[in-house]
Amino acid sequence: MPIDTSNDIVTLSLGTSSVKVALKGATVISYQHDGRERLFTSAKSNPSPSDKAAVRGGVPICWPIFGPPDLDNPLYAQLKQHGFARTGIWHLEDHHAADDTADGVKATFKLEPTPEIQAIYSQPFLLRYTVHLRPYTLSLSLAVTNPSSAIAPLHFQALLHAYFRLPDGVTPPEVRVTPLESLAFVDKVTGGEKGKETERRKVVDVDGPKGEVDRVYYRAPDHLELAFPTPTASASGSATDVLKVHKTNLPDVVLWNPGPEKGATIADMEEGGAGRYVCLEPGRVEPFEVLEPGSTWEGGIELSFA
Ligand SMILES: O=P(O)(O)OC[C@H]1O[C@H](O)[C@H](O)[C@@H](O)[C@@H]1O
Repeated sequence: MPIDTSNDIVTLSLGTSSVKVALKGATVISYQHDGRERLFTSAKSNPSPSDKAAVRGGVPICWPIFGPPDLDNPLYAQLKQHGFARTGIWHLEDHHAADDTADGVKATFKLEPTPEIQAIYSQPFLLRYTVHLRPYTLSLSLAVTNPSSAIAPLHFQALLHAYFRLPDGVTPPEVRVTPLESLAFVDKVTGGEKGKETERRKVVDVDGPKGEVDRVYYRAPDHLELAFPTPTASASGSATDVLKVHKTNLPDVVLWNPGPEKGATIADMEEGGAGRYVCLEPGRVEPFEVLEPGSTWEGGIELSFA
């Protein structure tokens, strides 16, 4: 069966690849490719709608804000960090398995205001999220519509907060990210409030004070790569696995790993979990998107491996 829906999780399968999407947050919680799991999801987090917290891992969707809310803005003041899309219960709207394997299998999820959401956020909106599994790629695409019945533009940030699992035996400081050279960034670990700095490194590693990295890079190129030394390469120093992230209409990107010490303080993080992933999070962070009534905005990522 290319599509299975059970226990509030939608599974798309294609040959040896599969992807699992929890209805809570439309969070992609697993991507199996070439016999390996490519995403990290904490064993301590619960994808069931009965648990109200966001999934710790996979690809949570941050919308309509990224980071903590601006408490001075009444539109967002009641929201939690990263907004409500990652905890809202989405519906499977449509799914399709193409006759030709190359065209893959696709599912679209939908989120509209519920009384729970309306209690904290007054704007009308419609979100659609399409997950498309093809033999060599996984595409995730978020569409935001400001209904034509709306009386005001919709102002939002949007970000796909992907937790990429490292190959066994590889640690975050060994991961190399390119090409971020010359980009303006804010470093949230060393005091981002001081303003933007410029990345001078051709190849960026995922290491910082006590292993913590939390940076927002602005106007990043649309092709990004994470290179992991393969376990055999760690010894021989030769081979790498490369994850390619192609982003569309998501101009910025966040690089995050809390490091072992801070990671151990995250309540829903499995033991040692922070050492098993790197977050690379394409998004629209700054400025907010402004969407007129009757318009739709779309942004997404495509993952592939080399
Ligand atoms: O703990 P969460 O609300 O899921 O946020 C996890 C992380 O998300 C982003 O990467 C932010 O840049 C980090 O500052 C934040 O710690």
